[in-house]
Amino acid sequence: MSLDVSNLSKSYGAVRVTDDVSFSVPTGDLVGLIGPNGAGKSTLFSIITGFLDADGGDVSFEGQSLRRMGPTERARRGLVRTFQVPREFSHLTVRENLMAAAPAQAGETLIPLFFAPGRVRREEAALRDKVDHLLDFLNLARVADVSAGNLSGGQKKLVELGRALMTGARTILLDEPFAGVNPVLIEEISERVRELNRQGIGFLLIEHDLGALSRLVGTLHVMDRGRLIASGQPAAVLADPSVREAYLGGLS
Ligand SMILES: Nc1ncnc2c1ncn2[C@@H]1O[C@H](COP(=O)(O)OP(=O)(O)OP(=O)(O)O)[C@@H](O)[C@H]1O
Repeated sequence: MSLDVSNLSKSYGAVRVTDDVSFSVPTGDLVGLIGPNGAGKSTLFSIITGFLDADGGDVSFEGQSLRRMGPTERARRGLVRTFQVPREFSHLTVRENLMAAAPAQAGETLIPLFFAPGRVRREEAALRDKVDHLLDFLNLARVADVSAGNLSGGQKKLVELGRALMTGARTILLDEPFAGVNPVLIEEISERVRELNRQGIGFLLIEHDLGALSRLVGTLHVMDRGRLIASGQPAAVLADPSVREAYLGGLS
């Protein structure tokens, strides 16, 4: 089983930001997506998770095409993304942010509230347990009742990861989870990702910190100007002259 990206293309005007991109992320793998600024990585994430329509190509997840499905439907199937700039609800507390990310509960409609109050109470208790467990796991228990808007950049990234986990996702796309995060917290986020991966959750990560990413993933895909230019084990990919040229080209 896998996430399969097939021949995805997307243009803005005359500029092809995603140019016939194909690759697979086997379910339960840790995979990185790198490339210079503007290569098209975040655009690809948006297409994969249904925030943006491609001009051509297809995305399938665990054997099923996701064509015409929006982000909510894709999340329901177990595929979610986080954003480069975290999109937490800043006025809600950390705990409330996690609660709000849970799939719809029976108590959110009136009928079960009147006719199955026991079930509603049980669901709410299970949800609270899940949130408490995640707050501990992500080391956010100390700030559970702080407004998410007041957190540090690194803590916001952890809330984003927590919100993705609350959906029950099996494959999570992380957009620059280490950007603006101090080295100690980078190690902590990496360790949480490894632990989740041991539990069977797969990750595709966009990241500019190539050292931290290479220590985490088994496979790297490289994009440059919308195209996939290299794939393989991190050490081999980073030594590839075309990859080095893509990064240096951006500086010249
Ligand atoms: N809505 C849009 N309209 C026009 N051009 C866009 C739009 N969104 C993105 N682009 C362009 O598409 C290209 C790819 O952008 P994208 O954000 O996907 O790159 P990226 O690889 O994630 O870059 P970075 O590493 O800097 O975040 C860029 O040239 C960007 O300017």
